[in-house]
Amino acid sequence: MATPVSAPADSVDVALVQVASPDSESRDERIARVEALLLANPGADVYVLPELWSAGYFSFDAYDALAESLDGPTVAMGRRVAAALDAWIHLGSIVERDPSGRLHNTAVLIAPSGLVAQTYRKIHVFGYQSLESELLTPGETLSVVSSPLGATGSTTCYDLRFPGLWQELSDRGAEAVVVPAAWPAARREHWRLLTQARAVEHQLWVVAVNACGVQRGVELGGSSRIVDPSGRVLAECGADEEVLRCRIDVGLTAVVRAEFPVLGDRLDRSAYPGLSTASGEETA
Ligand SMILES: NC(=O)CCC(=O)C(=O)O
Repeated sequence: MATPVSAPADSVDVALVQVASPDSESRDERIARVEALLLANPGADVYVLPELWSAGYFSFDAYDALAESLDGPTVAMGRRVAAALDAWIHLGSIVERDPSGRLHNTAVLIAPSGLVAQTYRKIHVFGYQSLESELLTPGETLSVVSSPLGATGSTTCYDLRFPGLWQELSDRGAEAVVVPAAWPAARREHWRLLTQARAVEHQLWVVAVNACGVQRGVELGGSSRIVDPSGRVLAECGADEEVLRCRIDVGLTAVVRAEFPVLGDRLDRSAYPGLSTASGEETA
């Protein structure tokens, strides 16, 4: 009889919940559909959803009407499901209306108790063929919290292009970064390149979940993925809706960093402005 192979103690079952936000579906219909989808896929430790999936990222004309507080219908669903599945739910992000009335693109991580463990307001709001930067107020703070993924940071979509933000998360001890996204198919290769680059640069897990399908004529890229701390892609979704499960060994971050200690060679930030220019002269 074969000896059963048990998963390592720090092995975590992650579910990439890649969903579409078709224009024909209302926000409330979508929340109900995604709730049923999550409940039909029990057993993972952590579930991750895309950016603004309930409102639909490209439904700019509906942001104001669909904006919600952290007590709103999307987060309420996430809290119910987290408790029902006894799992962590990274809810992707919502259009959040803050108490002063401003709107934000806010990522929300919910613990199995149903309590909100982390929020992150997207710092780099997107303005290329997008009204997000006109409609939403950028966030100003980062956070790293403890979750089954280890010390966990959250960034959202376009933030992938800004290594300084990732550097800050890495400096704060992040071992895994979750990236909900609504990244168009037109730039799918950038998505692939940047998710791997950020993992390699900071030797951490990247759990990146994109939207799929078509929204307001824009085709989303799917290809949600998990990249390990040495840049290997462990799992990647296709172009359509799917729940993809992948077991990851969160202890690998420490192993990779110990074996190839790049992060220890990083110079203090103050060292860089003083470096001489190519001509050997200091800039004014
Ligand atoms: N939702 C986004 O932030 C889209 C970002 C994107 O498409 C890109 O950086 O390219």
